[in-house]
Amino acid sequence: MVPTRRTWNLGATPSLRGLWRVGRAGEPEPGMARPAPASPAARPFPHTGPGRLRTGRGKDTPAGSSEEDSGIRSAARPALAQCRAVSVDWAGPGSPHRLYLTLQALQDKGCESKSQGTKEEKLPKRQVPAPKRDREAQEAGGAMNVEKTGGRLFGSGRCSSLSGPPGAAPMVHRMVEAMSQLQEEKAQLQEELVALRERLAVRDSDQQATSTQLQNQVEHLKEKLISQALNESQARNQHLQEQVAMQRQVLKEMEQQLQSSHQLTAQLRAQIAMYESELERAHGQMLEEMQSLEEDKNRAIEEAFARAQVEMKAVHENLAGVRTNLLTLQPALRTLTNDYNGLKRQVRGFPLLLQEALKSVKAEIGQAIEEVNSNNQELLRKYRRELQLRKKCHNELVRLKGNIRVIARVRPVTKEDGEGPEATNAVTFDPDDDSIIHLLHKGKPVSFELDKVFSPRASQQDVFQEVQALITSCIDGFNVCIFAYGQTGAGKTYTMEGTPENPGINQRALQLLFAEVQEKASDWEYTITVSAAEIYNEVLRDLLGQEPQEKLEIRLCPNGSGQLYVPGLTEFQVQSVEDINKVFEFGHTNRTTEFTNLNEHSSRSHALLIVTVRGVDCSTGLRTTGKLNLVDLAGSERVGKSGAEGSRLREAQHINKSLSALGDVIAALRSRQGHVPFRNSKLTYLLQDSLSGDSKTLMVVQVSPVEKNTSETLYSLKFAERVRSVELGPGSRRAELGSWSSQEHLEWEPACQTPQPSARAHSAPGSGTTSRPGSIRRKLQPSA
Ligand SMILES: Nc1ncnc2c1ncn2[C@@H]1O[C@H](COP(=O)(O)OP(=O)(O)OP(=O)(O)O)[C@@H](O)[C@H]1O
Repeated sequence: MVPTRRTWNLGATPSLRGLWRVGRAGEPEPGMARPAPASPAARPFPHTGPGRLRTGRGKDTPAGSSEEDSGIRSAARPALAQCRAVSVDWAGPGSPHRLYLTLQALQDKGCESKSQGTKEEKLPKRQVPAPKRDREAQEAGGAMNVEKTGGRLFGSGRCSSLSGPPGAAPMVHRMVEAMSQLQEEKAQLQEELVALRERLAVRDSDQQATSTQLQNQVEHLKEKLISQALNESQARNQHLQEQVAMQRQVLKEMEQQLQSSHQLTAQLRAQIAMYESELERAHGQMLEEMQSLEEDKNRAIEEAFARAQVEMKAVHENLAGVRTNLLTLQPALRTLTNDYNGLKRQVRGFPLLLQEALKSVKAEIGQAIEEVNSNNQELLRKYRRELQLRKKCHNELVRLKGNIRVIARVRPVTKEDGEGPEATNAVTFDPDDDSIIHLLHKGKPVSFELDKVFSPRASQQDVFQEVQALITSCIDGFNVCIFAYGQTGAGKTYTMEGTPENPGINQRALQLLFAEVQEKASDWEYTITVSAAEIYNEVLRDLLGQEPQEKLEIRLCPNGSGQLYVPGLTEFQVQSVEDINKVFEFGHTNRTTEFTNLNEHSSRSHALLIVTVRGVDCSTGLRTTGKLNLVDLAGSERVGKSGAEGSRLREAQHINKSLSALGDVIAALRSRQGHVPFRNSKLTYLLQDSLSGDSKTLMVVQVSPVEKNTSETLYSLKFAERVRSVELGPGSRRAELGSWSSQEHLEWEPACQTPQPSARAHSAPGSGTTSRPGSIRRKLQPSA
């Protein structure tokens, strides 16, 4: 094994330290470049550096050159021998270094043998014995026989002679060469050594600087740690001091508490002592009391015993009495038991008794019910009789009032009448007679008598009260006709339809019908149907039909009853006023789609609302049918007189014709003529069955009160009076009929001027319509 170290300290000899170095050329210092190895041919002993003996003079000195040298050498010899021994140990057998060492040993031996005689005794104690050394040389030299050389094999310059057996010279030469090579290597090693020393010095200085730095850091850290520790210890100290102060305080308080508790204990002790003394005293008292109580008790016991003896005696006496009583009570008990048994038997038989009682009660109740039923039947009969009577009375009342009645209603002066003398009031009333009306026409007062006259102050309800009886008779199965007659703008539509807030006859009549029908619902079943029609220019149209343009015809019923009907006229069944309003809404829509100027049109046409009330008496099955015709007639002003032409004249002719026909029919009816000219107009023909027979007719003549309309008012009132004044006698009736020709209706009162166009300015196109419930004849209503 080759040791890793490259430098050996040659023992304790100070003079040789650093001088004797054996290096291995092939092992460079870590981190250093390895020197290029010499070729094996050039280096016969590779890896072997020859040792060099230094004298300390700085250069190689030939051995034995001087006595001084030899002295030194001899002095160093033991150390050298020691080194060699070490080297021999290190160098492996056969290695060049071993060879070198062997040679060196031989040299030394040669020298020694030369001076053997003189210096044998001076030899230092050899550490390696000769035989060993020879063995080593033998091992190193291989074929070279060291024993044969006898120490004369070779020598350095120091040997005085170099002789040997023949053939030793070349070997010496080779050895010399090897030596020189070794020297060269040694020089190289020295250089390396110098470089190493420099590096070592640099490293030392680095280490020194680093250590200084580390030292500084350590110092700094130390200071820091010390200061930190100092701070901490100060804080801790302060904290501890505070705690100590607190503890002291607590201790102080505890001491105070202890003191106070000591005081308290002393007080308590004193109290306890006091209580103990009191207890003792109380104990003594108690003992005394107990003794006195014991005495009392004994006394009481003695008394009680004496009393008990007395009472016992009394009880014994009582017992004797009770015993005697018991003997007397026994028969009473026996009778009670007998009674009880009897009752028991009765209870057992009670259900049977109850059943019998129930039977009899049921029979009584059945009898009572039968009696009540018969009473009810009687009452029903009476009620029906009363009903018939009421009907008769009502009819009598209506008859007394007249089947055909004429009333007048004067509307108030409105904004539409304008201002000035033309808008002054020309109508007055008789405060004592509500059937008289006075008209100031062209300065001349004219008076008329009708069945009733309503002033402008009369409300819708007042007017309705007058017609209410007619509506009720419709429920009883009578036909009723109510007409509104008068010039345009006189208030016909207001009276018939009214406003949403203040409805007119139409809606009130239907409300009354529904109320009456509901009242009679227990006995009668009623169905109410509604139809709406319009007559314009003598053409009848269905306002509730799907095709309002279609012309309708009035036909005789094919069943031979003689009644009339209108094929295709729509009939809606209604159950409430809301239903009616829906129906009218539909009718209004039909009208508005048909005519652009609805107001104008509505003034020139007759609007009919036909309400049919069909009833069945639930008990008798009796059927009734009543018809209520509510007619808003076309304006009665005589447009034809004004010389109107074309369609306007045609309209006027149709209106006049139909109104004259109506007058004729009413006159014929009042005079009970055999022939009533119903067929003279569509209006009268349609209303034929509602005007004839037991039918009741009411005409409301609408009057405008203002000065400018007095001519038309006069005409309307004259017409109304004539209708009313027709006598009921047939002769007189007939005699009166002559004045009701349609021609007269057109040409009546020639002195009157043709009235100006209606004062009511309600025909402005495009100003919209006002919704009126229960209205089929809607108009543009000027603001009230
Ligand atoms: N009694 C009344 N109280 C208050 N206002 C009334 C009364 N009568 C009529 N009027 C008003 O007078 C105006 C004309 O009335 P309405 O339209 O009813 O006349 P008309 O006779 O039906 O006309 P037309 O022949 O054109 O149908 C309306 O604005 C209406 O509100």
